[in-house]
Amino acid sequence: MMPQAQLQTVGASAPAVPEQPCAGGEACELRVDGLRKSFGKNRAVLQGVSFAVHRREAVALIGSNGAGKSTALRCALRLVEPDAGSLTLFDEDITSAKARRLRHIRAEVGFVFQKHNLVPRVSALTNVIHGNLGRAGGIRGWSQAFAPSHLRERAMACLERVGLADQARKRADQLSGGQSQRVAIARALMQDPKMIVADEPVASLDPVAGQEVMDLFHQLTREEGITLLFTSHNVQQALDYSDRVLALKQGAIVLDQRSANLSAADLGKHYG
Ligand SMILES: Nc1ncnc2c1ncn2[C@@H]1O[C@H](COP(=O)(O)OP(=O)(O)OP(=O)(O)O)[C@@H](O)[C@H]1O
Repeated sequence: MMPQAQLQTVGASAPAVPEQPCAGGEACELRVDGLRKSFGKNRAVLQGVSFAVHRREAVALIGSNGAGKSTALRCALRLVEPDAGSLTLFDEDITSAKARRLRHIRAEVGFVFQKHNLVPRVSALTNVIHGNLGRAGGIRGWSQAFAPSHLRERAMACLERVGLADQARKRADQLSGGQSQRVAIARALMQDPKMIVADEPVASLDPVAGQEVMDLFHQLTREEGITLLFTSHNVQQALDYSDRVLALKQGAIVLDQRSANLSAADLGKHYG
């Protein structure tokens, strides 16, 4: 279990984001207030979503299929533009930040998705080196085969951190699902992120590989102080690997509580 951060419990119904500073005096890495999003003429997917993720905290976002979890993550970081709401990332208001500034701030967020999105025909090492592109602003003057030696060394160090240094030269499409996801985490680490945002990172893995990946996240948050926001359909996993759980239902946050105060049965209700 993760060590529990000293946080204020917000209550089970219609929680509001606490006023600055974040609850318990903790600094916020991400603060989302009144987020709204609709796609075309469809029903509103997000209907005023508000939450905060505190520094060094691991937060799980749960909710049934179509509840809006992925949309909430994407809108919170403006990977998808929200229709309304205010957003603060690393103490900077990004609600209407210009693209270049937004990219700069967002470079400190590492993303890990269910589908790891590795480039299949190149090595694990090259895929990890690509993780630096966000910070470097693109491949300026070097091809992936001739990345500067300091980047290759850093990428090897990231692979070592996820236990895959011995697979560095293997092509990505020859790795197992669990290995691929760990390479995706190494790629995120290449950015030296303050926060990792992971959308169903273990949904396509078998239970053993899934636990290995979650254990790795746990290690990164506990030992390296990286903040984690992840989505999951596995309520036990959400409890075991988070300090706090948010539940989303029909585009609204219906629960925001410390994991220590919750049981799997409590969370199961949100899948009813
Ligand atoms: N780009 C898009 N265009 C149109 N509709 C979208 C788009 N992205 C998401 N939606 C719709 O928004 C709703 C919420 O989707 P979202 O993927 O955020 O839910 P989720 O909670 O992550 O679901 P799941 O657990 O199945 O991944 C769904 O009805 C989905 O069809």
